[in-house]
Amino acid sequence: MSTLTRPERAKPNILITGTPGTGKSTTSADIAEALGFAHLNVGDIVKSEKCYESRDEEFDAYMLDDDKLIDEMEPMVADGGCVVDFHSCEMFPERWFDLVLVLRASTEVLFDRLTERNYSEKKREENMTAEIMQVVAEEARESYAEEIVHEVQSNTVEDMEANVERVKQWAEAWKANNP
Ligand SMILES: Nc1ncnc2c1ncn2[C@@H]1O[C@H](COP(=O)(O)OP(=O)(O)O)[C@@H](O)[C@H]1O
Repeated sequence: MSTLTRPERAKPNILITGTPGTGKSTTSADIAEALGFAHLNVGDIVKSEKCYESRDEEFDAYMLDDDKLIDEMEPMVADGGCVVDFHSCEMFPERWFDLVLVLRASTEVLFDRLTERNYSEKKREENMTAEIMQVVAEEARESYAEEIVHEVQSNTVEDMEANVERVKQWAEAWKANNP
């Protein structure tokens, strides 16, 4: 049990995390629209605000400058009302989030989505292995209080609709408990 006291905010912040291709951007956009929240795509912020130290060409990935990223994002999340979407979650301050949703996808589904995305075979294999090994789910469980971390399937459109509905209901309950 965590003893963390989260700051009082008028609205909650929600983190949507998972392996690339599990549906974070699509699900986050739907949740943000349903709740009238801001969708913060962290990958976009990393690029636009240059929150990286270098770029790994081999893996087509950025080596993050965590401190710069946190400084950039702090004012954005301060008042709540944000759906933050990123494939990693351990670098964010724990106090930022009231709910952490970890999206999961089956190997077959992820293979098709990453192939569709024209990922190199190497990058596709790396991400599929990470999903099978539950890397992001583990990271979320190690970084946040267990009662706020929820792992959900994101294989089908029905899954996605159910996940959006679930977060909507959670946000209503949050509001009722934080008048
Ligand atoms: N639950 C789902 N059911 C069906 N298709 C999905 C689902 N989630 C995502 N997709 C599709 O899979 C692809 C990758 O989704 P995206 O949201 O970009 O993933 P991520 O942001 O995690 O990389 C997109 O084409 C999206 O439309």
